[in-house]
Amino acid sequence: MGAGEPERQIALEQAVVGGLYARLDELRERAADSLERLRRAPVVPTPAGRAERDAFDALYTERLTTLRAVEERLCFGRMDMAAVDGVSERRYVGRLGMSDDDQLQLLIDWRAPAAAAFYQATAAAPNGVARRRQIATRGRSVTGVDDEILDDSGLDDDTRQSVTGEGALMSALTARRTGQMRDIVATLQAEQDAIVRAPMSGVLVVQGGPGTGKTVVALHRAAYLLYTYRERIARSGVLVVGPSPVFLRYIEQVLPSLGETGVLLSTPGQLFPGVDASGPERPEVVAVKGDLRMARVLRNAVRDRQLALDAPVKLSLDGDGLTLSPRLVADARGRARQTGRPHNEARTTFVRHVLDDLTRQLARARRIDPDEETRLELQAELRESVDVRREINLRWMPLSATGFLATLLSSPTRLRAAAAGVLKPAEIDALVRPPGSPWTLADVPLLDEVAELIGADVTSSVRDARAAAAAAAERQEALEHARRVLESAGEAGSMISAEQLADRFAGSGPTMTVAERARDDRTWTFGHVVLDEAQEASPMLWRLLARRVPSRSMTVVGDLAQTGSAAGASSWEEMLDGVARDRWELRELSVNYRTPGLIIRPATEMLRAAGVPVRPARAAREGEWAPVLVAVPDAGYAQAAAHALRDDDALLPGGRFAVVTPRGLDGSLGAEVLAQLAPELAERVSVLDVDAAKGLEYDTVVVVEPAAIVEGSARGVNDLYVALTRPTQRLTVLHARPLPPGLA
Ligand SMILES: Nc1ncnc2c1ncn2[C@@H]1O[C@H](COP(=O)(O)OP(=O)(O)OP(=O)(O)O)[C@@H](O)[C@H]1O
Repeated sequence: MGAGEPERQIALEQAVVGGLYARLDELRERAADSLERLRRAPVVPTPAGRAERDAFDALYTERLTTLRAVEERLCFGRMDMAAVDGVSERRYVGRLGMSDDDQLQLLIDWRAPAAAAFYQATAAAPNGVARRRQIATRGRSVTGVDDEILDDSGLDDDTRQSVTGEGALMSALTARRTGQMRDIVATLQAEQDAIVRAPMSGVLVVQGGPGTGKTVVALHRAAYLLYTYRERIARSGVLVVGPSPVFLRYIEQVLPSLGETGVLLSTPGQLFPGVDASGPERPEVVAVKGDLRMARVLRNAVRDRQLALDAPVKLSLDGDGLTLSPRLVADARGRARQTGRPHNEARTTFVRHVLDDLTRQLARARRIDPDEETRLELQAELRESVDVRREINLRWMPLSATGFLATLLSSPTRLRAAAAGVLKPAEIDALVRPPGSPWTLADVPLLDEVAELIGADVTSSVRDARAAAAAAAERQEALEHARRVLESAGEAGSMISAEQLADRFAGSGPTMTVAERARDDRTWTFGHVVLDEAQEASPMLWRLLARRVPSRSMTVVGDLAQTGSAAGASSWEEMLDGVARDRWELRELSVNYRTPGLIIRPATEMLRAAGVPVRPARAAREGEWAPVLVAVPDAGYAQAAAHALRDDDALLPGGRFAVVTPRGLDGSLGAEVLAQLAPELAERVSVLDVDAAKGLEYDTVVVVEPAAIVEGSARGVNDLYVALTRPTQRLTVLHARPLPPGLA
């Protein structure tokens, strides 16, 4: 580009981008108008008339929300296609697709097939793209353009040398963090894009070192899948599982900003409806509870609640003597178990068999030969007898998952009975805990397993079945209606699927999203599941997740070198063969976009020195600051941390900073550190322990006492690696004790 050329190009793009915003305004106005007209118009006062009005209302509201969500960076790229017959076409790529009134495409949605070349094209394989241009905007103003020539035949040397594609990426990487993850649609890299657009079926495992974009890529993939396979997955929704509530808050803006709402965000502790597990747990207990052998222990434990009878029990009903014999109970139990149904459902068979026998006994005692009606009367009498009910319940009690597990874990006798020959005695002892203990993360997959073994409460399941049949018929009607509405809605109709629309006027209303309904329903099955920090998932958690997505359409991202949980993975094969044998595929991400080279190298060295096999990480940039290692006198951490944070703030004014401490120290140290800082700075500082730091990032990070972090657990070096790789700019390490090898 000659002097003045960038300005000319910016002006040129400003004209185009200005036109796109004008179109956006126009579309917003139309949608708002349609909505207003609709709301003013008289409603045909029939259920169908009201349903139709509600459907259109939902449609225009959704359209308006989407159009409003793309105000920032509406358009971020341009492709100049290689000339065909002397004509070169320009295509603009943005966060939303737009056409003019003649259906001429003005802007291509980043998820559309036509946009793939924008991310995939390289000089070696230009994919029909001659030039790729990144367009930087602030508000509605174009602030820069950045070109990459992919097919340079016909360009002079001057032009060739003056272009680079790095600008947009570099400015994104060095930008100050805001505490919220941002979408990266403008700078998605080719290896990342290939993951985003991979086919939906099977389990896609993305292994990558820290900062390689696993999280952000997985979220873009969810948005892509919802866009591309809307009819198939919009109604069932997508479940995104992330390590902690803080992490979920960090990523929650990314998906709506990509335009998706059919997504449920959850921590592993929230996967069992009604329980929010956060109690502490010792690593050795985590390891046992996460082990697959627990599935057998729980199966045994549930069977142990289906009791045999040692000696006959005499029952009396209004003076008539009946006998519950060991033989009768054994028979009934055998039949109930043979059904193969869960405990609560099989109980129906048990009860029926016992009652049939007792009814015969009662008839004999009263010397009657009952017809059907009398038989039912006798049976009703038996059902109402407190004695009979108690004896039946003693043998085969209806159970609830939470009640059952709480009792089991606080009963050494029950545990020993269920786990003998399955777990080692020391493992069994480790599981025992006092009654009333809070639920822990490791309990959640066990609760889910138990819920499967126990089944639904039968009285309600009969009711549910009837309600479900009625609902299915209603649904079919609603769907057909939705299709008719969409056909007549024209362009606005492409924003929402018939399934979603049917949901809207099925009475669930615009506020009850797929995500909200999925959250409360343990048996909900999702169209796709994204699991972040997957290395932490125990085999028992995998079983839970597999139930949530029978199709096994999953995106699983993680880093084996960051495994902190005692029940976590050290090999993907081991983890996935049990869940999706032959139906999983491994992809790798290789470039660290977060941590500068100056920081990632010593972190990797530390890991290798500790004997953890790890690939040398490639950093997208070198960074400006080498890690600062500060020896502090005993327990002077707080003062040293406050000092480091003030330095950081001077270098990176207005930044977001973190202090990462050994497990359990964040509370006390946090209070001390924050008390020493000016309120304005303290507001921008997070103090967290290594567990809570998973998946997060900050402009600068102060790591407190590496030796203590390493000692904190069997996988302490992995924890330290996580801590060291959180900063995007600068790292300070405070230590009173010797530093681990590799880091010094
Ligand atoms: N193509 C890209 N363009 C701009 N920023 C990117 C790109 N890829 C990744 N990033 C940024 O790099 C940072 C790290 O990404 P992310 O948190 O997804 O990594 P991760 O692999 O999940 O890391 P970790 O395993 O350490 O949690 C984020 O700020 C993300 O926005």
